[in-house]
Amino acid sequence: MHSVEEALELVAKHTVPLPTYECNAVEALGSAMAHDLISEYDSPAFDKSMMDGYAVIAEDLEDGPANLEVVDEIAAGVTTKEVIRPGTCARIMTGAPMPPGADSVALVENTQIDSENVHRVMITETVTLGQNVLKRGSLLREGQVVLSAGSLIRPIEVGILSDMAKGRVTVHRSPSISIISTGDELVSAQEDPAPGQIRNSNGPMLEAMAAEAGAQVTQLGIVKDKRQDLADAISQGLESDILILSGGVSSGVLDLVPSELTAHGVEQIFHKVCIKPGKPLWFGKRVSGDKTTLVFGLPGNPVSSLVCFHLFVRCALNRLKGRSEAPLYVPGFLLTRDFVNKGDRPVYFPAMASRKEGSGATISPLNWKGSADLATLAKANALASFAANTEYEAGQFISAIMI
Ligand SMILES: Nc1nc2c(c(=O)[nH]1)N[C@H]1C(S)=C(S)[C@@H](COP(=O)(O)OP(=O)(O)OC[C@H]3O[C@@H](n4cnc5c(N)ncnc54)[C@H](O)[C@@H]3O)O[C@H]1N2
Ligand code: MOO
Repeated sequence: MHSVEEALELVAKHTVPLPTYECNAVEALGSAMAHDLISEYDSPAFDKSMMDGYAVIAEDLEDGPANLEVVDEIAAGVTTKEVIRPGTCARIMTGAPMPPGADSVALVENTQIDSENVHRVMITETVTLGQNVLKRGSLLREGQVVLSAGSLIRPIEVGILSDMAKGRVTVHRSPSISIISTGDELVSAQEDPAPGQIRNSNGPMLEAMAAEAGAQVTQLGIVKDKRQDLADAISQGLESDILILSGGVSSGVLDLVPSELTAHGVEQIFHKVCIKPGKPLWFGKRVSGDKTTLVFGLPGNPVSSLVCFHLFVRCALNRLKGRSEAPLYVPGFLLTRDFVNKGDRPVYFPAMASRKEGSGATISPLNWKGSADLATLAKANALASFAANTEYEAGQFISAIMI
């Protein structure tokens, strides 16, 4: 049985980034940069006033307030050739290019127009050299890497791409995911279950997780534990980049999923991972012509499905999107109570992480009742990571995965 780290490595090894295309930056939200973005110019491209006021020569104000001649008025978006010489200044607006000769900006609040001559102004503050001026290239230099390949496109990056790349960007196509929920006991969320039946919570939950991760989702619904029904659904699901099935992957007689996948040409990469919850996880790959489909058979228990999605499906999604690896574990949570993991599998235990003023991040394992207990997860924002056969004491530091 593979460790979590080995299984993650195998998922990564078998996942190749999807083809790229160019689109508008806003459309690319949630995708990853396919290439570095190199600055084509200095930013700002000119020495720029950061305040409304007067562009001055700082030396003119060295000895305190001075009365200067106003020789120009410069608004944002225009340039001027009027040179500022000793004893003169220019009225300037925030964002406007500095006129030649001037080196600093005095705030308009600290000035007074001469009542007898509107072309003169009294500057009542002393100004230090360069005050309120953003120098050309002080934010970015031409040729500098602004955004690296693999980085996530958030609204911040959309702003930068609009400034530096005409709002266009090349990204990897977003992955498509099909979802099948297997099990004779399942009825849809809208139906009333008969005795022994349960509502399909995994299907919609996995659909929501996939959508949240930016995938194009096809919901293939509930499939009974019958070979033909499963075969039909699998054929359809294999058209996507990722096919997720939930249920039917452990060792029961009706656990048809692994054999039916193999019959469809899906090569098994691994079956079973040393993890709790999620041990029966199945992972494989089908290559047909130039189309590759990654297939995850997630364990039917809802929390097992959720944990496996967070760890393994997310890893595949990130790689398909060309995203550079985001660290999975967040270290440094102070455990608030003793915890014993008597089992022989590392456990990812639902927990509440918090940060109180004055203290660091703490983590409290919840009163979780096992793989079928999804309700307790509603109170969780993290999966606390505990090694197999290990006793932990309150006050120890542990890692967690944020969910
Ligand atoms: N002899 C063994 N039995 C089991 C093993 C094992 O190693 N040997 N592993 C156990 C573990 S761990 C898990 S997890 C489960 C997972 O089994 P399956 O993936 O085969 O899932 P099912 O048996 O189909 O279902 C398990 C459980 O989850 C409920 N379920 C299934 N689908 C859904 C859904 N779409 N929505 C909500 N709930 C669902 C199902 O009714 C069962 O209660 O196997 C153990 N057994
Ligand atoms: O791995 Mo199962 O998910 O322990 O319940």
